[in-house]
Amino acid sequence: MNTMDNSHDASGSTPVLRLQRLDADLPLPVRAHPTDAGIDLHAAHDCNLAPGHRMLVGTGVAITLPAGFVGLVHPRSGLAARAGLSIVNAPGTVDAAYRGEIKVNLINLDPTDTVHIARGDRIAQLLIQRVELWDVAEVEELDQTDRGTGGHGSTGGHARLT
Ligand SMILES: O=c1ccn([C@H]2C[C@H](O)[C@@H](COP(=O)(O)OP(=O)(O)OP(=O)(O)O)O2)c(=O)[nH]1
Ligand SMILES: [Mg+2]
Repeated sequence: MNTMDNSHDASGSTPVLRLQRLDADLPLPVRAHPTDAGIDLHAAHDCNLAPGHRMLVGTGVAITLPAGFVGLVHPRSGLAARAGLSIVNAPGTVDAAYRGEIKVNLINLDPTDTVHIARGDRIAQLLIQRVELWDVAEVEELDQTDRGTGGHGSTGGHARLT
């Protein structure tokens, strides 16, 4: 495989993510099932997260994406349900031109229990999506719409606060 060619495979076959392992002893990130959306990312080191605490955890991998694509670092629902583990900036944005190690800003949202992460644990999942790159043009006025400036619950039906 030509490691310099980072173009998206337009032939109709599954695109290939060019991924560099910065830590050869960690497992290669893969999809748990062939059609899963996310590629599971592993923790590069142990960490203990007390309730409410957060930590930037390396994954030991770097990737190359062509322009027009983005990597999104999503939490894993099992860890969220079982341990209250999430990601501070979910989903994290991995820019196409970023060549550094992908890191995950984990946070323990459980009110009472510490979360123990071991090196090699699957802590997050990477989704790759197309993204449109828009230029910005400043205007004096915006077009009129029915919604106008109404937002943040303007249509009602939201939960009551106690
Ligand atoms: O969960 C994440 C989010 C980001 N990144 C890396 C890749 C991304 O391309 C870079 C910058 O991310 P972002 O643009 O979200 O952060 P920023 O605070 O705007 O930093 P910068 O000024 O470097 O753009 O950090 C990660 O490794 N993991
Ligand atoms: Mg940025």
